[in-house]
Amino acid sequence: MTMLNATLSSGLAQFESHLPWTPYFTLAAVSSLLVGLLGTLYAYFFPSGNDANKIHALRGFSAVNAWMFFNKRYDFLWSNFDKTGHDLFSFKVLHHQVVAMSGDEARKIFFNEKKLSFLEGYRLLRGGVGHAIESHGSLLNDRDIKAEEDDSTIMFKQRLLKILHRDRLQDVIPTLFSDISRCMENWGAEGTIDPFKDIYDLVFQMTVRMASCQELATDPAMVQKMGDLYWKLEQNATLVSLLLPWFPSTARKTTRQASKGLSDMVSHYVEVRQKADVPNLDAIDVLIADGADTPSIVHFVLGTIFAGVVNTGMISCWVLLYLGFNNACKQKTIAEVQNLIAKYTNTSSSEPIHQRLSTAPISTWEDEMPVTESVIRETLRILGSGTPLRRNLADDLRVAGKTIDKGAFMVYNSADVHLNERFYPEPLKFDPDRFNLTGEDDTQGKAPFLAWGTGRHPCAGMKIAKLEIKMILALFLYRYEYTLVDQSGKPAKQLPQLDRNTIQKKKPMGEPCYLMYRKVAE
Ligand code: HEM
Repeated sequence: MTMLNATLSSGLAQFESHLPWTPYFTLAAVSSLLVGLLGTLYAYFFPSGNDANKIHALRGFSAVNAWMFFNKRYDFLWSNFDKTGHDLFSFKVLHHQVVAMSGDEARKIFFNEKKLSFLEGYRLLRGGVGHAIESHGSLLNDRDIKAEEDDSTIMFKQRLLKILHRDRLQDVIPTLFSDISRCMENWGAEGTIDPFKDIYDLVFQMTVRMASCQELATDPAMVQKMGDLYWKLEQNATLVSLLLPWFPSTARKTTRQASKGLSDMVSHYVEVRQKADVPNLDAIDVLIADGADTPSIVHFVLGTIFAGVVNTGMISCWVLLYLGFNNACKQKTIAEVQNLIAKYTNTSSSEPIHQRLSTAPISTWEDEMPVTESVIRETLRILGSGTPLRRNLADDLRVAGKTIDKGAFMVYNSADVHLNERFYPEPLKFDPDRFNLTGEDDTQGKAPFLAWGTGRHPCAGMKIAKLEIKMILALFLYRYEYTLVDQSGKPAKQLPQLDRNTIQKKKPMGEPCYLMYRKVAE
């Protein structure tokens, strides 16, 4: 997906960038503009030679290319791969060189090469502003950057592992189910929901529960306030605020206010937990016990929310949409949930289903839901046209016979695999059976699959994301009958089209689509 990706990194980036407005930044602003303008004119009047040994450089105004890259990323990349006929092409974002890559060799290098920086790559979303190599006149060498990247990401991932430890997840499952059930109760016995609002709210609640503390997660007004600030940040990640973060735009102001609001809110709850008489097993307490200071805990909580909400919410919404249009597949998924209930819960109990489901061991969710697993995988595959980013820190990186300059940014769009006939015949067809995960003829189970990342940076939250999606699906499919409807409540004629160019919420294009439901079980 544009995955962690835009979300975690732009999210974290926004928290890092409380930069004061000083003459230094005015100067930086003017010089960046000048460099950008000169670069644009140079590229336009003196296009590069495009000889066979060099990476093909796009012609035209670099500002237009940069604009397309941020606003129409999918179309921009694929139209240029088609137009140029090359596996690699380059363009400029401000004064940075960006290399778009496709093909098997490029993919393997992109995900596995040690000297590609993950964190530096995502700084492209801030126009490379920050401590990028050239912005300090090469003050930082590769080893410094690598060391910093390793320390911060290793620490973040270690903490995440601790929070997402199996035992802790098993304990938190009943509370997560209560959260889902409480949100669903607000919907009533029948009605219509906008999945891209209501399911996202649900995922937001669950993520806050996982990543913070009870005092926050059980206060609906605070969770709502936090959600409002979070979406403000997401929506204000505009081209100007990402590319020119020093520019005093309204988006920048809103971003800073929302970012400060979120940090203050989480800091407050960290303080509450630091003063608590009895520690508990909530994430904030686990981090306090681990010796983490307040800023690191705030960073962790918000980082986890940014990494988790958009992707998990998006997949939960789209799974419901795809199943809404594929009845046979929906029935198979419902049957799997019913089997699970019959096998692991007390069927003669009068307890509501969410409480009964809470008693199923975590291994059930992970290992005994192959149908749901392939539905999620297929949804991820079809939606998975995100663009992971990297920065090259190596002197002599060769890809497909060409040299990538040190300091160049690199982008690889996952559709190169996920929507590629060679790996997935009829790639736009929703067909979870293509992942015949247990069969002998499991060719597509072995095709490259990048939706959870691969190589050096696989998704550290995959297990919790899958668990949350399965829990939502299980409860929704068991409790409700539903159909997809349009704005006027009439059955939707076709599955909504995915807008592959959006970096954030991946809402459908065109007419909005709703779920009309009727409760059939408690
Ligand atoms: C459906 C939900 C999710 C999807 C599809 C997803 C996808 C991805 C992908 C594709 C990457 C690799 C990006 C790259 O190579 O540039 C990644 C990395 C990562 N994800 Fe997720 N993610 C999801 C949910 C989560 C959640 C819930 C968390 C945290 C609780 C999380 C934490 C991370 C982290 C920390 C990394 C970076 C790993 C590293 O630096 O090595 N993700 N994710």
